[in-house]
Amino acid sequence: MTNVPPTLNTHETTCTDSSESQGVCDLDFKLATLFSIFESTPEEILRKALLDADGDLEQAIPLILSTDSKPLSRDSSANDDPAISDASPRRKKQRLVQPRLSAFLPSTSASASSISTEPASQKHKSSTPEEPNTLLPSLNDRLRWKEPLDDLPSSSSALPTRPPKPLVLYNPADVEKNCPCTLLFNVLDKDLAGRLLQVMLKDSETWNRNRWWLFERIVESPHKTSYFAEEDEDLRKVSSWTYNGTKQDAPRRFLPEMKEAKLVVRRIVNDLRKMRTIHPYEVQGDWNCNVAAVNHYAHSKESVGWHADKLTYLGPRPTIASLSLGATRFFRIRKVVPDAKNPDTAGQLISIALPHNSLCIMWPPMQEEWKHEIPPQATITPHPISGSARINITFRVRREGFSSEETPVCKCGVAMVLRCVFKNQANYGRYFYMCYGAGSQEGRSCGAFHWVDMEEKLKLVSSRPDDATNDEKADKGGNDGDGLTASSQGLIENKSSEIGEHELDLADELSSNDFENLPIEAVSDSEQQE
Ligand SMILES: O=C(O)CCC(=O)C(=O)O
Ligand SMILES: [Fe+2]
Repeated sequence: MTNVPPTLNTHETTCTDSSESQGVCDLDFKLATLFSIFESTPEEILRKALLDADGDLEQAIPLILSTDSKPLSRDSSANDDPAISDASPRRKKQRLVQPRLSAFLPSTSASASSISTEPASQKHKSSTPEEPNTLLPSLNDRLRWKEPLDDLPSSSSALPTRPPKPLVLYNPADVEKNCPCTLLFNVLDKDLAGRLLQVMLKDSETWNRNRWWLFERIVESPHKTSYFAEEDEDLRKVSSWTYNGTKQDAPRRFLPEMKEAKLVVRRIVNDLRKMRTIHPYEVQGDWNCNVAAVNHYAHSKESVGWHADKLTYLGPRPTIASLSLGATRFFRIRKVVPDAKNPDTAGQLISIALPHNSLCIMWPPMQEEWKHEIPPQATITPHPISGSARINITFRVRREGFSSEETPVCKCGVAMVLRCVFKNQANYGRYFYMCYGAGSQEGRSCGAFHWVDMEEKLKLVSSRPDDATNDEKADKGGNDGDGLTASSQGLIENKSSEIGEHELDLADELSSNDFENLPIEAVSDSEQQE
């Protein structure tokens, strides 16, 4: 495939082939990537670093860090770093891949009271054996701790010296209070939970690690994953899904135990939805979780990096119900949209302990406004069946109107990715498709970009003839719309002339999605999910 250069601020959706525009586009794309990492660093600094690094993104990052870490860096003597061992594989990997970055890290002084400090109001009961200080910090956390500073008024006297204290939550009431999640314990019958864990452990022997492009090399996720679908139609649809622009492994059919679990999860979620306000962009009516992305973490060091689950095949405002089996792991989340009402919590890390047979329901707009990860841990308490392994099943709805046939393809020949703007007032809540090439195609992108009129799209989906296959059609009358891309239905507004105007929105959006951590951590643990 030829390298089609990207653009993020021209009045065209894609670049031409002229060498002049190639250079400009390439620079724009690299700048946008840097914006995604260093959101508040002035463009001149990013531009200069890129120039100094001869356009090499990887080289530019440490240069920027050395420039902007001084005013923004946190007190490295502060004792809120968790105990990270120098011998940890994660650190070793970071050194191997990004040796220059380590020079810019705050020193890591292990302290028992480090990450676990939480406000008195967040008192938790120690219902799980792992102490919070067993969490390892990610490099990005350290960098990201700049966020609260970035979001606050510019008067330097108003800048706090410390980020908000991380929260570690162990009980449903605290979870409900602090994030758009519901945590439930003992959701499946004990026997079913055990059987499900056993069959999934067996099945996971054949699952694979996701791979994607990062700076012209392929990197691999530090855990195994697979995709399951319930019915023939779901299987057919999911089989054409792409992952980072690459076709996924064939989906598997729900195992009998998964079907049993699905019924329980579906009922719980639907019952809770009755008490919630359902946004017009969400699945209306029955939430029928017909597909599941599954994960296997063999031991405490396996992980998944910061990401939000991609909206491309889930549609806007998805609800995802995440069932944990086996060893308890911490699920770490953080809001990426500044909360005007609670500026003190900007960038706050929240860790939620997910024990065996617990269900963590991520409600909308969690995927639009938050990120999540499973960080490596220093220790883990073995589970009687799985030892240090954990299985995670994320039940999702394969939604009508968002099949791969309906996902536009850009010049790279790759399915575009659906994203949402949430950091920019003017375009807040608007969805768009963009080229996903940077995560595939040897790290290159054509820069294609289209706004989506989501209201119009959903209206058209719901007014389709009644030949849909899942329960959503019962409530919405949706169908699959085979063979018609959203663009061919005129659902996508191509407002290329606005792209230049909103260049920063796009950079913000990049930062709000999976690109955010790639240049820094992906080799060791970042992940991109579809
Ligand atoms: O293992 C978990 O709990 C999270 C997995 C996850 O984020 C995902 O599959 O998208
Ligand atoms: Fe996820």
